[in-house]
Amino acid sequence: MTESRSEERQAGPLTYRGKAIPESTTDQRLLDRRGPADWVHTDPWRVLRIQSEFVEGFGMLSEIGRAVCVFGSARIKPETPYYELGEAIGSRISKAGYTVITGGGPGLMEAANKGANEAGGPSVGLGIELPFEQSLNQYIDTGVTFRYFFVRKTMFLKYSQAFVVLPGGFGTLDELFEAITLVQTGKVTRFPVILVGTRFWGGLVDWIRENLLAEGLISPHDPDLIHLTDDPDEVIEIIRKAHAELASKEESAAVAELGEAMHDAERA
Ligand SMILES: C/C(=C\CNc1ncnc2c1ncn2[C@@H]1O[C@H](COP(=O)(O)O)[C@@H](O)[C@H]1O)CO
Repeated sequence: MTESRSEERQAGPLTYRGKAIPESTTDQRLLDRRGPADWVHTDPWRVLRIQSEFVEGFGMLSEIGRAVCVFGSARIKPETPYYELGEAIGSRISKAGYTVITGGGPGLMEAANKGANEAGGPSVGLGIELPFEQSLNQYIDTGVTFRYFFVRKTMFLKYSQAFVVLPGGFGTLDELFEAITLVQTGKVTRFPVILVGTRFWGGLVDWIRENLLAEGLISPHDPDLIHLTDDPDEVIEIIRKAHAELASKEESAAVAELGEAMHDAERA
């Protein structure tokens, strides 16, 4: 990143200003093994800070109810077609009864939070400490700023039931592929991954089929894990359908379990 050093930095619950702003971020100090030795020697203690970040996140998010994460570029400006699409998506998700969760930053994260906020629904931002000025966008009503990317990623996954991915760069691709990998490996079972923007994402989806699938690097049904649309209403349809199917599977499993328990009781 080439952004200049800022006048303010948020790190978890802390705000640093002016000369108090540390030279590096918490993530950098954890991950940079070539850093000064004193940081390396504090790693065992760092575990406690990581633990506290999980505790803070779990505490804050455990009551948000059904939620959908919206990911997308931090760089897209208001009053552009993708920003307006982000607002429409945030609004529809909110009207469908889901909390909107984003990365809390500018661009398409802000657009989705704005749509949710203006629709009167809960609008959550999970921000991240970055090496340049960054505050949660103004359309968030519940927000937390994390020090560690991996803790924040756990929160996105643990507290949402669908991922909606708008156009974006490396950050968005990272979030998209992490989600798909977790769905593919059965680590998360409950949610659809929906790409919004056929012109933007179409090439990637074709590439996945023509290369990953053709070379046998993914299973034949894996491309179906990704939905692709331009239509905010279809986004909601996909989410509703996936959740209805899941509810019916869970209901069948519960009925089967009850049947087995009754059978066992009769035999006893
Ligand atoms: C680059 C700028 C701001 C960066 N601010 C961010 N704030 C919160 N979350 C972010 C930020 N940048 C990336 N993310 C995460 O990655 C996704 C967007 O990354 P992309 O590379 O822009 O696609 C997003 O979903 C966030 O979770 C400009 O001011």
